[in-house]
Amino acid sequence: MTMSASQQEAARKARERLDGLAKPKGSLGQLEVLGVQLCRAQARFPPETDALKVIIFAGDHGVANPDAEGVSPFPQAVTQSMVQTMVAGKSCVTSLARTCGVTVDVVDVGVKGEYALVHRDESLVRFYRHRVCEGTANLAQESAMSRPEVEAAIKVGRDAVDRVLDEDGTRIFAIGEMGIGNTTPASAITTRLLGLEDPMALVGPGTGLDAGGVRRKAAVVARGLARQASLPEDALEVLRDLGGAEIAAMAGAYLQGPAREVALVVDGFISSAAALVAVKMDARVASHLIIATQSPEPGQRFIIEELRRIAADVVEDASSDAMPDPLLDLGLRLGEGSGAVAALPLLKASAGLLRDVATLDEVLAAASASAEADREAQEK
Ligand SMILES: O=C(O)c1ccc[n+]([C@@H]2O[C@H](COP(=O)([O-])O)[C@@H](O)[C@H]2O)c1
Ligand SMILES: Cc1cc2nc[nH]c2cc1C
Repeated sequence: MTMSASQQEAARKARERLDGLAKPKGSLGQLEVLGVQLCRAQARFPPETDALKVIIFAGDHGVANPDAEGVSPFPQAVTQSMVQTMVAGKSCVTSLARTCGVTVDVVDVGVKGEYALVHRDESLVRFYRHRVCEGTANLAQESAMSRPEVEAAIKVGRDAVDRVLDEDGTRIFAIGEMGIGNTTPASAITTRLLGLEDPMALVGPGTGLDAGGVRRKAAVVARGLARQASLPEDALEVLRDLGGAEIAAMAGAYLQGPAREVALVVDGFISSAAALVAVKMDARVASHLIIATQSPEPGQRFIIEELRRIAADVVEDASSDAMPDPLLDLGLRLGEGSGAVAALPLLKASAGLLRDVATLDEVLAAASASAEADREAQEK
């Protein structure tokens, strides 16, 4: 499966323009690859960068229930407290969004329990309740979701992108998540979809487990995988059985890339696991993705390798132009879409370069005119 002709044309124009700018060829490094991917993702040259949105999907996980498996150092109720904090405009992601000129949609797609909300700035944050479940079931013991639940969660993600594009014309989306315990399903999905043998290779500390906690979490993932081994190796089935509502909604948001011609900025590890699901469901999605940040969570490297391999296939370009490297390597491991938001000014910067910079021909012509003028002045 390949990308569309209009994507190919936009990427070609961007590369041609970058190669002709007043600079040595390739001297803007990954900012050039980013500019090409932005045009390719939007199937537009120049790209549209006026409206920026972060959508944060929130959900809870049976594997993190208070009496369940001890996979996170934090209590499950933090998921709903952080949703409240985001809606109040007091979270890390809302601070970054305010600074970077990004508006925020928070979507409860599967949080457990009821909570009150206090909106402080509706021009910054909007909240949507589209619950498909009250937290998932414990993936170590049974399927996390039913087929109707996972399908409904994917639709929540798809609809969220549609709504924002149709209302605001936004073509750049940072996608993020909030869900205590969700590094466990993300690790399980990744291990299964990449066909890895041992979850220990990619399970990490998440919000801060110690070495013993990481081993316990890997054993929980292994139990889920053992239960899952008899099910078909189909990305949607893997997502249903081992995933979470917010992971499914993120996958749904990424799946809108090809139909809606939008750029989708992937945050950290959990977001990358959702991107892997989406790309396994529709390889063309890879030509719409920009990975914002390198997470210290060890599993993300495996995912990025696979996404890059698929992207090179889809864009039919074996060069490193097929997908930019993760834009930031700052040790970010918060989630909430925070890394994706922090990277958005770089997307604007790459678009500005495509728009504003003189061509090398103009600069060289001016240089030779000035040299000629000097010569004439000396001859007089
Ligand atoms: O994005 C990442 O790379 C990342 C890495 C570790 C933790 N997180 C966030 O922390 C929560 C999951 O961590 P845990 O330890 O509860 O599984 C969830 O709310 C994520 O947003 C996010
Ligand atoms: C406080 C807190 C904020 C978060 N944001 C994303 N995941 C999180 C996990 C915790 C624990």
